[in-house]
Amino acid sequence: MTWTVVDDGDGSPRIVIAEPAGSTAVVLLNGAQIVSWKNDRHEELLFMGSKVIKKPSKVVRGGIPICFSEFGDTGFQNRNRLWILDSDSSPLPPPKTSSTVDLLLKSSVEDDLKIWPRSFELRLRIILGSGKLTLIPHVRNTDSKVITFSFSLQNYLSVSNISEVRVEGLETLDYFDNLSERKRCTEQADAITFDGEVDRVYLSTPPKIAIIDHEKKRTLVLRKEDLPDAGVWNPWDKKAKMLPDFGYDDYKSMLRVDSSAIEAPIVLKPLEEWNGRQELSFVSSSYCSGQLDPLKVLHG
Ligand SMILES: O=P(O)(O)OC[C@H]1O[C@@H](O)[C@H](O)[C@@H](O)[C@@H]1O
Repeated sequence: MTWTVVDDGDGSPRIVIAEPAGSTAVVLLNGAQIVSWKNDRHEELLFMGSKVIKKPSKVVRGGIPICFSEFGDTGFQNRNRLWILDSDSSPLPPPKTSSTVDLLLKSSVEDDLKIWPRSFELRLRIILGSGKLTLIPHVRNTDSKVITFSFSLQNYLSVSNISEVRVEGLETLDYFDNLSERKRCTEQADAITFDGEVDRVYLSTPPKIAIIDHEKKRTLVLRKEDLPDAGVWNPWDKKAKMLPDFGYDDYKSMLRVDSSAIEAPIVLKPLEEWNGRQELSFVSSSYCSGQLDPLKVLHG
C-alpha cells in the first residue's frame, strides 16, 4: 500500500499517496478535494490560493475540488462533506496499482436528505502514476426515483505566467460566457490565450485538451471521458481581489480548466450507474522548443 491517512486532529484528515517514481498527491477527506500533486522533482503541479485558511469542512480555491450537485445547483453539493475510505471497490474494477485510493460518500446524513431527498452513492477513484493523475468519479442511484445531477472536476493548474499560456483543443467550439449572462458564443481564436478575466464553459469538447506553458517549457494534457464540457476560468486582477483565498498576484500563476457535465444533466434511473474519467499528465517540453508538436499532443 503506498498511501497513508494523516490526521493531525485539526478536523481535516487527509490521504497522502506516493508512487514508486516519486510523485505524490494529497487528498482531503472533506469534499474529497485533491490539494497537492507533485512530480518526481517535488514541483507542485496544482495551484493553491496563497491566502487560503485551512478550516475543517471548507472547500478552498485550489487543487481539484470535486463538484457533484443537484442539477441547477439549487440543492445538494458534496463540497464540504466528509468522505470515507471505500473498502469495497466492486462498482469499479479491482485496482491495478497500489497507488490507488477509493473514496465514498453516501447520502446518509439527515441534513443532506432534507436538502435533496434522494439516495445515492458517490465514489471517487484516485490513481497516481508516474507523471499522471487519474480521477474516476462514479455515481450509483440507490433511490426509487430518478436522480439528475451535474458534475465537475475543477482543475486549478499551476502555470508560470498566465499571459504566456495557450489552450488548444477548444477552437471553433461553442461556449457559455458566464461574463455575459451565459450567452452562447462560438470560439473564433485558433487557440485560447489570456489577457483578462475569462469565465466560460466550452461545450461538447474533444476528449483531449492541451495547456501549453511556454515559460515552464511544459504542456499539460487533460484527457477526459463522459465529462463533455470544459470550464475555463481565470478571475484576473480585479475579481481576484474580491476572492478571500487569492493573494494579489495569484491570478498570474493559475488557470482553471474543468472537466464537467454541465450543459446536459446526467440522469440516472433507480439502480443505474454513471462514471466519468479524467487523466492529467505532463509533457516536459514546450511548443517553442520545437520538440513538441501540439497537434501530436492533441491527436496523438
Ligand atoms: O467562488 P467559487 O465557487 O470557488 O467559484 C469560482 C468561479 O468558478 C467558476 O466556475 C464560475 O463560473 C465563476 O463565476 C466563479 O467565480
